[in-house]
Amino acid sequence: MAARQPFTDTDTADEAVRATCDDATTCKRFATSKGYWKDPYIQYFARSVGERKAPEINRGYYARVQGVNHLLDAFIKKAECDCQVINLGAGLDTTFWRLKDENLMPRKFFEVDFPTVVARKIHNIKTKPPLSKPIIETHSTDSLLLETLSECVCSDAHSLDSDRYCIIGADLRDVSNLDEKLKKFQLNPELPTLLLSECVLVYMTPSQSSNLVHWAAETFHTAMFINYEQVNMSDRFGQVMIENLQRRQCTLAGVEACQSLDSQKERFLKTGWENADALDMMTVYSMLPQDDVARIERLEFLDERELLQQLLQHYSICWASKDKHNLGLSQLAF
Ligand SMILES: C[S@@+](CC[C@H](N)C(=O)[O-])C[C@H]1O[C@@H](n2cnc3c(N)ncnc32)[C@H](O)[C@@H]1O
Repeated sequence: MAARQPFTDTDTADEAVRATCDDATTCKRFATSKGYWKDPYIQYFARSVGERKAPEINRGYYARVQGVNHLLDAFIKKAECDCQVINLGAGLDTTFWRLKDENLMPRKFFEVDFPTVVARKIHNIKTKPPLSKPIIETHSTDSLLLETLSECVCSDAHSLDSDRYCIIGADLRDVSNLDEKLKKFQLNPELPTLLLSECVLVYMTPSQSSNLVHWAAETFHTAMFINYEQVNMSDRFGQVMIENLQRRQCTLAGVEACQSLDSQKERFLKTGWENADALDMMTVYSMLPQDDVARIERLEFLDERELLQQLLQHYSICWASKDKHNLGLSQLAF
């Protein structure tokens, strides 16, 4: 029997936050349909390509995906796959399937999101063989003997657990509940651990996100935290971004930590992380492999380069590390 969740999942503010996972998925689906990058799995989470998105949005998602993947893959390679990944507020993200295809599978890949989002994702996984097959294949029992997902996973409505992939319904603002659930599913605090949050911390108050980041620093000896979200939010452009989301009842409760690259780093340095770096996405874009950037810039005509610059200057990647096992994590960069 599924355990009842200890909180209500119904208020309007949380509903608007949960809806943002569909925005991310439809934008990624559209950008991949145009050829910005390849993701053969996103189609199973967003059935149709949907409305056209502006070229600057597509380029923004390209920079986000390539930037985050660059750091994530570098961490997994440093740890020689002997590590775990925890994607916090994972939504309908497809990174687990990409890592499997690229032979970069960590020992275990965890995802956490609100229970209702997780329930949707589990339904998709169970009903779409291209999603369930890689989970069966990464199971340590001879996968040739296993034919169905139910033979190798423990699952209820709000969680699914197999040897290498685990998805958990939990509220990230309740850190002790999160810790309990992750440990129940064999989280190993001794393993080098990569924590990832993409457009997630901004929906929590600064004290809630600090608690989460502090829990991560206390729990793992060797870890890296990659956080992608808004930055430079006190200027006019930032204010318009806040107002646009507010119109959809979506409040950026954590915008105070998104004032500058320094405030992004501070959140980590104040909570037990040894190193923190942060770059705005325009800088990341200029540091990505330029032959591929030239390729994607030929995909669609961009009318207003200035708008792209403004948009990318309002998002950042911040990455923090602590490194008891001396993996050289502080050297990971662009
Ligand atoms: C903008 S979406 C991003 C999804 C995914 N990280 C990606 O980049 O595609 C934000 C996600 O964070 C989740 N989220 C936000 N606050 C959360 C919380 N307190 N507990 C659990 N999940 C949360 C939302 O449900 C949503 O799926």
